[in-house]
Amino acid sequence: MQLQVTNLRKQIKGKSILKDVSFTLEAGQIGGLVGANGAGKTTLMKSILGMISINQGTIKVEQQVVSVQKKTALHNVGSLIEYPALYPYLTGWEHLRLFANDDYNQKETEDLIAALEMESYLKRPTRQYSLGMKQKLGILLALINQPRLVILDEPINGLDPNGTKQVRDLILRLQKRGITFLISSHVLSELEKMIDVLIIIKDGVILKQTTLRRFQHHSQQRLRITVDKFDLARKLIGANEQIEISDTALMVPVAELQTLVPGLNANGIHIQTVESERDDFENNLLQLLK
Ligand SMILES: Nc1ncnc2c1ncn2[C@@H]1O[C@H](COP(=O)(O)OP(=O)(O)OP(=O)(O)O)[C@@H](O)[C@H]1O
Repeated sequence: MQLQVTNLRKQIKGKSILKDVSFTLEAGQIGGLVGANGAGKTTLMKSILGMISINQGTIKVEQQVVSVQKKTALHNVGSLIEYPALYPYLTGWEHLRLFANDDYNQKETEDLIAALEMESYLKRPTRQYSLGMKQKLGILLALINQPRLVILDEPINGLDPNGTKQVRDLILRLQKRGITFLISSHVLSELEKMIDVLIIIKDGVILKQTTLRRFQHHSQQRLRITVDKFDLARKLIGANEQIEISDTALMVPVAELQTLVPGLNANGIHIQTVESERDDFENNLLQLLK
């Protein structure tokens, strides 16, 4: 199912929390929502789910408007927002029965339980669950009614590496069936393995919506170069905004090398060391979110 958010504004107690937020996820896409603490991710997700009112803008699921008063379009939407609200004295199974619609599919549910390796503890009351077990049950509850759009706020919170992989594999498997996901996470290295579309939010503003591939492509690979006449090099390079000068080295995008090296040589400056700067997804995102 398609999710379309247009010019969404949300104020809480007079403070602008979401400022003109727009983005679209097409059916079968996994969107990663990334931003610092307090950026507005949960507020955005709650708005999409009609859990809180909005001041302006529209939210559409499969072309149908969603609001606090109008939730028909959310019929095929599953979600896990913040921590799963569980009843401590009910078992995992009892939760599943409570959340399942009349037409839920038993075979599908068994598959989900197996994918998350939850069989062993579903008979226990949730007060005995670890954080990771609660999280997995929350994810299962979000998926139990075979939603076509799933909104997950920090789904891998509290999961160990094995649990994280189980959740990732399950999400990727469901995506192949055309299910759309919007997932927020601070674990950027994990998000990178799942998403097609990256939505970066800072102080309630969408900084960027891009495909993951394009984001990675545009992130420039940089080299850390030291030279023998550093002060002279610094003076020469001064005005070139592409090159960052640290205390002892020049941080040079690969594309700049072709012009830089002859310039240095012409002034009698010699390169001493060249190292590749750590330049990964996480690093690039952190730069953007600064
Ligand atoms: N009910 C509320 N009352 C007052 N302020 C609120 C309320 N809900 C959210 N906020 C404020 O809105 C801003 C965005 O909060 P939100 O929970 O959406 O951020 P987030 O990106 O999900 O952060 P985190 O990564 O920490 O979960 C924060 O400044 C928060 O204090």
